[in-house]
Amino acid sequence: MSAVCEKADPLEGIFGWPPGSRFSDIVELWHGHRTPIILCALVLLVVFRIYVHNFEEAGSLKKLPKRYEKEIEPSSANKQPNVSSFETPIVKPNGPRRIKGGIAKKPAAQENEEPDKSRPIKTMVFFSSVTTKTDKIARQYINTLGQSVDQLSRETERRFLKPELHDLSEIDFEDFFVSPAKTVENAHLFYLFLIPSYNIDTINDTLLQHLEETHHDFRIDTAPLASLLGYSVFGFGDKEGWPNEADGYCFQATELDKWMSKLTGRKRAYPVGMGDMKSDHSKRFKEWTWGVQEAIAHVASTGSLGEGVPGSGDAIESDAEDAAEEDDGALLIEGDVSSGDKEFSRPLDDVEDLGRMIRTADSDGKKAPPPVDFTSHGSPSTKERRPTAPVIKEMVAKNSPTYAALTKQGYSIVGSHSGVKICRWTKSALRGRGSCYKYSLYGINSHQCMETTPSLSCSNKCVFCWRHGTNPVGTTWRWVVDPPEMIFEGVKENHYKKIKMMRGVPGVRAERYAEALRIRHCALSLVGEPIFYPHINEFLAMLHAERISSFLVCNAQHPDQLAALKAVTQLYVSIDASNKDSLRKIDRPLHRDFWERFQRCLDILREKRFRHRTVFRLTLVKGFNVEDEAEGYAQLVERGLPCFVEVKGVTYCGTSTSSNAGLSMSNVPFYWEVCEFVKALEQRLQAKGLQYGIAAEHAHSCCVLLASERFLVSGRWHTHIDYERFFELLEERGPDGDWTPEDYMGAPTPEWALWGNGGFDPRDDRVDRKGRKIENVVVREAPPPESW
Ligand SMILES: Cc1cc2nc3c(=O)[nH]c(=O)nc-3n(C[C@H](O)[C@H](O)[C@H](O)COP(=O)(O)O)c2cc1C
Ligand code: SF4
Repeated sequence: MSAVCEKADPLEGIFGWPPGSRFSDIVELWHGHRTPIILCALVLLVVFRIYVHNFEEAGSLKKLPKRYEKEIEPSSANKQPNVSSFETPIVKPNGPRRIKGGIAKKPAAQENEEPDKSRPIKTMVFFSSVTTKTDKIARQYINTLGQSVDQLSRETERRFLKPELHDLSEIDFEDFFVSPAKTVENAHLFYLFLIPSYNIDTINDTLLQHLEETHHDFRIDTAPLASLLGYSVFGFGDKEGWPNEADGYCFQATELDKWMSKLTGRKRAYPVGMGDMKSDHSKRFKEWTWGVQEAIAHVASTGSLGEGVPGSGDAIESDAEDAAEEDDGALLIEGDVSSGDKEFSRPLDDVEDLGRMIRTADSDGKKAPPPVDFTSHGSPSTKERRPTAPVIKEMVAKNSPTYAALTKQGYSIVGSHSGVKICRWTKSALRGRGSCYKYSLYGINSHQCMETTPSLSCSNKCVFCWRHGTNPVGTTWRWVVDPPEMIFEGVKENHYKKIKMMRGVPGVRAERYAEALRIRHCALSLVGEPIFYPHINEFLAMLHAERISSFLVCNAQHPDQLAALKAVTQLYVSIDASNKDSLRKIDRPLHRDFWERFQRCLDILREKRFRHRTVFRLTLVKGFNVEDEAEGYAQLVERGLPCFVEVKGVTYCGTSTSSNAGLSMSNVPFYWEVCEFVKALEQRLQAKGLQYGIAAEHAHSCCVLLASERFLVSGRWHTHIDYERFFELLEERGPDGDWTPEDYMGAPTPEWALWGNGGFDPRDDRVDRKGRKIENVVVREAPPPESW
């Protein structure tokens, strides 16, 4: 008998399976057909989802509570929104804002768009206030602003609407900062912010957080406010509690400025201003409002914020570019000029090259004096003796490669032979990142200094010159001479234009920017030889008439012009070597009697030492003019008896021209090497009974100042200049005036600038390329050999 017991399926009969069908059969069926079954189920699901979506689109999404929405305080519950305007309020559609998707992009094309001048302009002023001080200032300001835009309406073609005032604690940020606010008149908007800083939680934090989130929101363009005409921020703070920015002074204004710059695609119309509520706030605020008003006027008449502002910050902001420049003429680290524009990249080492490219230039009626021969050797070339009428050419004609090369390097060419360029230190000082050594040594504010030359041409081809590959050279002035008035007006105009381009650069301080709009100093040392220009004295007189001081650097090759030079605030002669051989190698002079010229210049300087503040400028190039030359330099000092000896390490420019001249980084001395040299020179001077001492330094520029003890008064160095006194003396006694440098000696050299203290501007912070603060470490002694 079969003992097989058939086990009944437990699911038999359940779920309506026919009796007799077994569970294992179904499992088998599933295993056999699971792929098509899953696919069918998925298709059904997708069809169902599409169906539901199409029929329910009109339904509203749920609005999530905003994190920054403030709880309405009982006192302000019934307050009306704080909008000072006669404009009809915009009726907002109900429901949440729909954010357009899309990849975030920069508003690059915007700048080229033709501004729509038919749209009116409206300024919106946003403020926050806890203890009501900013509130009061904002309310006063909105009235003044209203009057000034009314005036602008009359003066320009643009229509201005009455400005609006918004208390940040009473508005919905989404209406203003996710995209520009909407107005019934479709106005073009300008945003201004007045905010006090608080290190406690206030509406400022909410706003800043909102701006940051908007910027990072992947659904929104990174610059959703780019269609604003511009913006600017003014911060109020308290210097007593927060003495400087590093301690948090006005930190929220800076932060707000940063986010607004990102959201608007760099439409900073004016630098962020800051005022200490307990001291200078009204002065600073007034300066800022003037600047803002100018920016609004500019935008009204031109439709844009001007060169250098929206979206064009890269070149100016780049710290790499900053590093690519050095100060006034010594040497620069810079890209090879010859890279890129091949057509214009050929270096111009010779005046003959110029002859080939210069066009005739007497057509515009410029005065063309007979060529002046500066050299005592050689006779006019056969070409010049030809009976044909001489054609006076332009030194740097607009269509020449020299012009193209110089403008590419950032020069503005004025007329046909003058240039102006905003120097690295001017930019740095505008951003509170330190001034040049002339601030430490002589009290020159870099942001008020114009660097220019009335002659781009020079009679040397120094190995370390950062421009000799592109600037013209020659021993005689054989070009059209531009009138000094034209040069003076032209260089000022171009300098200011370049300063104004800094308006939109992050970190520019409103206070310094306002000061920079008044040139106080002129460094005639850019490139070329300023006393080569036949009307240099007239040009100097124009500077002085506007109370602009003059620091003139010449190359000790034009004794007659040096002798005829009238008063300058400080007169430099470059002393690039201590002996004839070394000078020939380093300066590569075009004059055959260069050494005699050089020595005559020293004698002239000696004669002038009781009229001018005379300075020897030594540029140390390792391997060329340092080793064993201290004694030679001491002899030159003995001959010229300058008031000061400025010693500076060369900076490598890395151009093909400098490497062709045999220069490399190994020629750049370390600061301690400069210091060793200066100490050796001081000893030699003292050994000769010359009374000089090491007075001051600016380690950042590798620069040390030796001064005659004429400037050591009661044991204290007085290297700074009393500029106002200099102008008074000039006005009283004329440019040939009978006065001595001691008559306009300034206050004692500040403690921080004295030798041994580094010379860093205590008002500013040094930063690296990424804007991080750098500690000021100075190495004045040779490190132990093992660390070399
Ligand atoms: C609690 C508190 C925190 C502050 N924090 C800062 C700060 O971090 N930085 C700063 O520059 N000022 C700070 N201040 C100063 C205010 O910004 C300054 O007094 C301002 O004028 C106040 O403007 P208001 O009256 O419009 O609120 C603070 C003031 C207070 C009372
Ligand atoms: S002297 Fe003037 S131009 Fe020269 S580096 Fe200093 S700030 Fe610039």
